[in-house]
Amino acid sequence: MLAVHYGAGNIGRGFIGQLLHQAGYEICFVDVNQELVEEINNRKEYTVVLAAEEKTAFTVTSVRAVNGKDEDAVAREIAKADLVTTAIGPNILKFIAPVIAKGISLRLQQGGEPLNVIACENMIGGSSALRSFVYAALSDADKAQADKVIGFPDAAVDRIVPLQKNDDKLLVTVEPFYEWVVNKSQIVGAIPAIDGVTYVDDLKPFIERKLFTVNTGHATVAYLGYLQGLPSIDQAMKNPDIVATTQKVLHETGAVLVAKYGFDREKHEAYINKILKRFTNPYISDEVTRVGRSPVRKLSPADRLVSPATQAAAYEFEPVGLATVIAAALLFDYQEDPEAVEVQGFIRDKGIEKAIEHYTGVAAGTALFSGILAQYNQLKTTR
Ligand SMILES: NC(=O)C1=CN([C@@H]2O[C@H](COP(=O)(O)OP(=O)(O)OC[C@H]3O[C@@H](n4cnc5c(N)ncnc54)[C@H](O)[C@@H]3O)[C@@H](O)[C@H]2O)C=CC1
Ligand SMILES: O=P(O)(O)OC[C@H]1O[C@](O)(CO)[C@@H](O)[C@@H]1O
Repeated sequence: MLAVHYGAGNIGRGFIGQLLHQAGYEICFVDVNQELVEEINNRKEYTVVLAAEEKTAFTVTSVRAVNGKDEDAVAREIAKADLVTTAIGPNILKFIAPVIAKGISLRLQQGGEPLNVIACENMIGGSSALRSFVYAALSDADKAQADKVIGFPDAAVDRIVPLQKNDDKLLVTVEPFYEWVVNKSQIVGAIPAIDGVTYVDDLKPFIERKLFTVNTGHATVAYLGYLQGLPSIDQAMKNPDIVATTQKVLHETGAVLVAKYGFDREKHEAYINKILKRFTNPYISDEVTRVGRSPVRKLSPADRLVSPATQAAAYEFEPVGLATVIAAALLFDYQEDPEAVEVQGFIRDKGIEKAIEHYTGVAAGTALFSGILAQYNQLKTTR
């Protein structure tokens, strides 16, 4: 069995690659980092180490790689693959879609065996978004055929894999915990047998629970930690005020999730506590600037901060904690993050009120807007 995986980075090698290998797949990574591509092709295997006291190591074998710029080579791999996955970042999906479309066209010409394409990104509806980009590049005839044989099942993926510099360029250290949930109803053909993947009929509760707990909580620690000048998530988790605000935020998102999906309150509380514990893992040093990266994306209406905050209004409570994190994200002025630079430039030129409307979509005059503005002005004075 052949899996083509887009993005041979930390999560690609350290999570998706490991599980696909254990399920018996040969993996062809697609990446634009030529050094990485060559290293994978030279060694054909790499090591995954668990960030825990025992430092358990796994060897992932039968791997090779192609450069994403070699579109014909990628298309040929996709044409014969049994599964395609991605972990490259939500903003990159539109750029890889034309090549995936090329691979699908070739596959259809060669008989059109069923294929599933799973975007393993931190976003709601990642595979569906990828599908719409791919379809924009397919002919009408190919679209009609693809409807029958190409599936784009949405997924939720959870494993913390920080930025890292190892002497061994392929080695990747990952937290022991992982969760990979895939929407079964969107799969075409046989369900891929991958140990560690949970198939569900309705992904929405799982992706919202994950995004609005792990990622909302992580972003909270990152943005508040950044404002305090703390370098990493584990350092920030030593600050009682940051922990208290993160707990408050996760109780707000938890109230939305419990009311919306009927999750058991006590089990959800245990889920929150488990996640907070993951953030304190002493064997992982995760930079606040990585976790807070891309604030334009993270402040957008459907993402981890604004979506639960606007949903809270439907349940008639004021999300003061979430307003604080949104404000902190608007103060994230890390110069090496192009999106942070953009937000700060916008605030400088047009003012914070316009920025709140522009980036979060929260309308002026609403309680949430006033809450964000008040928190912004308050946090700004503490800087
Ligand atoms: N790091 C994590 O803990 C988690 C990450 N994810 C998802 O995975 C994504 C990637 O995260 P990481 O692996 O940490 O990032 P990374 O930066 O380590 O890996 C991304 C890889 O994609 C490659 N890439 C970029 N543009 C490309 C293109 N056009 N074609 C082919 N390859 C391309 C890069 O060269 C890099 O090797 C995230 O944006 C997120 O959506 C999901 C869950 C956990
Ligand atoms: O990858 P993103 O969406 O920029 O956000 C970083 C988040 O992703 C993760 O890497 C994994 O879920 C978390 O560590 C963090 O919350």
